Amino acid sequence: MADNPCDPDFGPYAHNCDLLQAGGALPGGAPHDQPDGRPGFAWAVLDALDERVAVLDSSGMVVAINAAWRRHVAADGAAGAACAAVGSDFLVQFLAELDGGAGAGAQGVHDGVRDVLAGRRDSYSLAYRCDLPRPDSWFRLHAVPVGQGWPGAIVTVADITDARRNEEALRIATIAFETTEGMLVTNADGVILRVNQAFTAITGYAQDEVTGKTPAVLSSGRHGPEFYKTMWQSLRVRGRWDGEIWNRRKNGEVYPERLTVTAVRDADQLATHYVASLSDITLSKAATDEIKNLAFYDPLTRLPNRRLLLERLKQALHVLSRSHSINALMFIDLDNFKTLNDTLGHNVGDMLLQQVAERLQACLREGDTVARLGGDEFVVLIEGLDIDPMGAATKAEMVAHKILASLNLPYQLAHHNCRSTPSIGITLFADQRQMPDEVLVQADIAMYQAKKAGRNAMRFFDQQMQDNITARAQLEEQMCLALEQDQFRLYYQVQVDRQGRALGAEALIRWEQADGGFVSPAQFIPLAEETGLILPIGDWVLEQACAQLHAWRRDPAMCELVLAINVSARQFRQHQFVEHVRHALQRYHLPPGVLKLELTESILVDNIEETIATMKELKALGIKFSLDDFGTGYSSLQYLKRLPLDQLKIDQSFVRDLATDGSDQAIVSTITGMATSLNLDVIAEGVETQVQRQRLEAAGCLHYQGYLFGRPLPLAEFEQLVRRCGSAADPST
Ligand SMILES: Nc1nc2c(ncn2[C@@H]2O[C@@H]3COP(=O)(O)O[C@H]4[C@@H](O)[C@H](n5cnc6c(=O)[nH]c(N)nc65)O[C@@H]4COP(=O)(O)O[C@H]3[C@H]2O)c(=O)[nH]1
Repeated sequence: MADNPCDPDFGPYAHNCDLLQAGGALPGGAPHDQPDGRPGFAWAVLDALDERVAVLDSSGMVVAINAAWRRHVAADGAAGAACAAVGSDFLVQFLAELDGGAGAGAQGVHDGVRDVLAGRRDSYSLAYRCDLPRPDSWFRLHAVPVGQGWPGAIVTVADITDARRNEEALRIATIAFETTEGMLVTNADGVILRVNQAFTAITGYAQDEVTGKTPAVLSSGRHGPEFYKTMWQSLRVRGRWDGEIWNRRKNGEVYPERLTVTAVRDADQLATHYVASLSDITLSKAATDEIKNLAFYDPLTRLPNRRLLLERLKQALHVLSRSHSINALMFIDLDNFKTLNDTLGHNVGDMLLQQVAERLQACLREGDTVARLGGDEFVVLIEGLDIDPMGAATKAEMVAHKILASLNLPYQLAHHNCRSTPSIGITLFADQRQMPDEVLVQADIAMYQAKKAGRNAMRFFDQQMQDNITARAQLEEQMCLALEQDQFRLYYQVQVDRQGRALGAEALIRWEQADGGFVSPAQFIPLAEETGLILPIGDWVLEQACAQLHAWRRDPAMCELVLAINVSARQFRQHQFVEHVRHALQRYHLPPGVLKLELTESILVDNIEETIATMKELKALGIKFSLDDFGTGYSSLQYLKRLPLDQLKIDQSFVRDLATDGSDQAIVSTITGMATSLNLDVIAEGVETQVQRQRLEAAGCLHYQGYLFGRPLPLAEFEQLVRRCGSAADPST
């Protein structure tokens, strides 16, 4: 037996590879090749390996290396070449390679291989890191004795970088798999291969209870085949599906789950596995549902609120582009709700609203929307009524009648038997370019028309209504600006006695717009009353009038004039009105009797006790009162007697036809007679002709106002007029 592994008879080599023996060749170069110079068969096998193989003699000298090692040498230069050079000291050179490549465990390798060579151990193995040939490469060195009495060792070095990386990835994946999310892995057929502990915690199924089954074990039965079809379709096309799903736990409980399924694909893009991650969203879903409820539903009636209604309306308008059919929106307001709420309490009011909600729902079909906007306002949205406008209107009217009838029935509210009536405004809409708010406003406008028509009624919206509303809105906006930009003026219309001498004036407001145009008070005062703007406007008039009276105090021709201003109902009823007047009088040091307030009958009859109290307070401040437009209203002696009035003002409508209409003459005589009996002064307005004046005088009316004596004039012109005609209080005239 040869003691040198270089010997051609290097039989023990076969200990490591039978093929060597079969080939009969020895590693290491020419002596071991076949006679024709080709390498031996066994050596050819070693050369085919990716692993590096070296044969060492007992002293650690390299006897032979395979092709992989030769390639390594060629690629890695000096250190590799040296360590593997046949006849070199393997350990010395290999350790140099390890050091050069920043490898680790050099001493261990040295000792380990030495032990194998010395027969002190059967094998030695070490995985080491090295930055050659690439950074962070990993190798496994394995040394075994040649054996069977032969000295020396076979050293193999395998590149395990990939294997190590895979191991690492697997380790990470294993940790990642055990997250708080439930995980489930299936094969391409959807058969469950693996689940994690979180899955078990969520579903109640342990790994062995679901392995081999499909996720259908979790099916809640709440989703139809369409749902799963869409899921699979998404997985096939996008490789992913995520969404919410209802599943069933092992204990039978159905729960909502957030699920993400991802397809794992091979190089040919074929799905090999599916990985699902799932989380139980019972709690968060309950919270979101609650938020959704609060955001979109009215808590009292559980009906959709304004937000959801507008959303549905938007949707309905969108659908119109395809359907061409006509929809209806109804605005429903309860006529006497406020009174009921105030008298019977909010609990009873709430009960009424709940019962109204139920009745409305009962009047409608399933696809219709009944919403509560707040307070006693409900809205009904009916889609797809008809394609014919007449047909749609008829159907909407029928529904509205049904609602009217139903809401008119008595309500049992706790132990109260109550009645309530609705006013319903209906708008039909078929134009998808309209905005939801616009449609709602139209129905609201129509509802107001229903209220105006006496309540417990329904009205359809029409364009004329809309135009009026738009114009009024613009006017309101301009009025605010007018206040800011000081566009209001006071004009003065003289009031005279039978000699034509000035007794005083009526201050009449004028609105001079930026472009120089005038807007009539008859146009803007009613709107100002409705919107409340009459309050700042009225304050302005009061202030101006007092300032003017103050200025006249210093002018002998004007100092005795009495100035009348118009006071609107809203202004008169405001709490601080008396205070406002008091302060104005004090601010301008006005004596009693110079400021007269013109009130209309409608102010007086409404809540007469309060009116009398307010008038009395004002009277105590030295204010005079004239009852404007007298004769057009209630004119009852009964209340006239109780009011602290100073003057009745005969409405110009009676004056106008005095010359021709006998009955008007009779009315004027009656009024003057009444005034005398009540000890009141009487003045006629709208006097335009001498004939009118004469008839008035004949009927006992001795004070006049009208174009015959002077139109409403700006201050300077008015003062000139007074100076011309003289003041009634001036003894020189
Ligand atoms: N055809 C005719 N008309 C005559 C004649 N003499 C006076 N007039 C007009 O008759 C209206 C009399 O005022 P009013 O009945 O208080 O009716 C007033 C009053 O109700 C209201 N108004 C005017 N100024 C104020 C104000 O400062 N405050 C409030 N609250 N209302 C005001 O606006 C109404 C209309 O005011 P104006 O347009 O200024 O109209 C005034 C006046 O210009 C005449 O001989 N023939």
